[in-house]
Amino acid sequence: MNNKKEPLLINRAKSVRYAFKGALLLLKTEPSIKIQFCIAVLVSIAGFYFEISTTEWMIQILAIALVMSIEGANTAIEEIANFIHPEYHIKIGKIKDLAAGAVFIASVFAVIVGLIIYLPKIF
Ligand SMILES: Nc1ncnc2c1ncn2[C@@H]1O[C@H](COP(=O)(O)OP(=O)(O)OP(=O)(O)O)[C@@H](O)[C@H]1O
Repeated sequence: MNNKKEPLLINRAKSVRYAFKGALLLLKTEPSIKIQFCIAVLVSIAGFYFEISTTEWMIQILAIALVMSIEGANTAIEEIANFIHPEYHIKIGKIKDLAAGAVFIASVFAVIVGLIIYLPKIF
């Protein structure tokens, strides 16, 4: 909870700690994030192997961050949906589909980025 009496720096440091805890929780408990993390490691190994440029590294890191952060938001939306309405409801289905759609869009474009970087280096 936001404590207004706390000094700003302490308050911000606590927020970073909670956010770090959330990121660790995602990595420890979410199968999708675990898979994405493994893909990120493999693609990073490929980056070193093919000696991709600084610009390619930046775009690759951005693509990885985009997919994993949207997956985190998707997980949070699923948690809220399950908490507020654990039973079947057409609206909950739509909310979850929309959140999953956001991950799908980011993933498709991340794959395109990967193809643009690596296809010319492989063939
Ligand atoms: N309570 C519900 N009411 C209606 N439809 C639901 C409900 N729960 C899930 N669904 C449908 O099932 C799909 C999968 O939902 P679920 O909560 O299992 O997510 P998931 O895809 O398994 O999660 P993850 O992305 O973490 O693998 C949703 O996109 C939605 O279409």
